[in-house]
Amino acid sequence: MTSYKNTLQVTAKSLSLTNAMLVDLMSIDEEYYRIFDSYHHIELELLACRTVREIAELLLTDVQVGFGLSSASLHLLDEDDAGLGLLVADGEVGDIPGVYLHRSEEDFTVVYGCALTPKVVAAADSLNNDADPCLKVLMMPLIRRGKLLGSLQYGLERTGWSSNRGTEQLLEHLCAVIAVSLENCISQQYLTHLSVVDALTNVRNRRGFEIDLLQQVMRAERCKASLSCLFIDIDHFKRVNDLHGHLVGDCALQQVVAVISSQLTGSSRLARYGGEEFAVLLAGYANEQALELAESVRISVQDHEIRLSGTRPFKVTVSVGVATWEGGQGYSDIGAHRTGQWLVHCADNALYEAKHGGRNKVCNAVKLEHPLAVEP
Ligand SMILES: Nc1nc2c(ncn2[C@@H]2O[C@H](COP(=O)(O)OP(=O)(O)OP(=O)(O)O)[C@@H](O)[C@H]2O)c(=O)[nH]1
Repeated sequence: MTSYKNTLQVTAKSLSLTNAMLVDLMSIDEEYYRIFDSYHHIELELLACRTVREIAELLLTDVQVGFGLSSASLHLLDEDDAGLGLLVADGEVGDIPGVYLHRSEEDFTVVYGCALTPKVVAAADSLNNDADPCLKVLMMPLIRRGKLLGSLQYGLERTGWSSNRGTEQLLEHLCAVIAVSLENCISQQYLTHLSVVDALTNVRNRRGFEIDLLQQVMRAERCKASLSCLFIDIDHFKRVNDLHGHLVGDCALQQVVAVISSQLTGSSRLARYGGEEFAVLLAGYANEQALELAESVRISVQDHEIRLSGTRPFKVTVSVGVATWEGGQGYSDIGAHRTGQWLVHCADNALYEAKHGGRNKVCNAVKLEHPLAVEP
């Protein structure tokens, strides 16, 4: 009887141990699924990002806060003048807080050693050596088609990190998804850039101008602000080509763009409207200010000597047409497109006057009736 009782006691004890183990296993499982779910959620959000900035904000803010990480930084390899390099030059990437640009792959290989895999290192041995040296840093290399794109780094609390095969696999998967998303966004933004920028002068092209025009008209209408437009055309440019050749003509176009740009403030947008004709959108400029600016553009081009090797120095002049739209007249966004066309039409008419008035001149648009004002 006693031995039966003992057996029962042993069985009960072992059952309760098994039960405790099962409860432990279930909670580990639950924790694993909770982490897995968070990773899955991040991956879906990454795939929905449309710009490098969106990716950086997600990884450096949302993920850092969500996972309670002490710091976060994204290090991108910017080796060439295409792709990411072009976005950096455009100011679309370099100024994102927490994003660092590296010109050489060596910066990464020195830190990672021979194996480009996620790993935890002392902060001093990471790419952010300004981080608290007592902390550990999780380094995640971002590789796509064998090419290193950069590295994501998270500062870990002193005790808050334990690694196992499961988390390693999740991290490797996450790195791959980040790399794919980065590559997609860089290519997408690069293509968008190419579609709105003029290859010769590197200012907005006609398509870029149309996009800006619509946005600026809507903004002016919303803010009840002025919007002025300059149409600038180089005088007798055909003679430049005929005298010096097309290559010199191309360089002259680039120099005229540089001179015009030097007269503009940050918010003004210069575009090559076509051939040797340029347009400038001046947000917030009343007509008088726009006329003043047009005059300073005209004088600075007239005074600029174009110096190129193999040809004697020469000068060109420009004719400028100015038109202004006073926003806040109650037209809906639907009218914005027509308002934009009307503004361009007025500036172009003024330019025509300047050409016919002898060139190297600034002319103001005569008051034309806005199409929406004359319609019943
Ligand atoms: N080199 C070069 N020339 C260009 C480019 N785009 C347009 N042109 C030239 O610009 C010249 C424009 O000539 P026209 O339209 O007759 O005008 P213009 O000679 O400037 O005379 P006005 O505008 O009446 O003062 C043409 O010779 C075009 O070939 C370009 O990208 N590079």
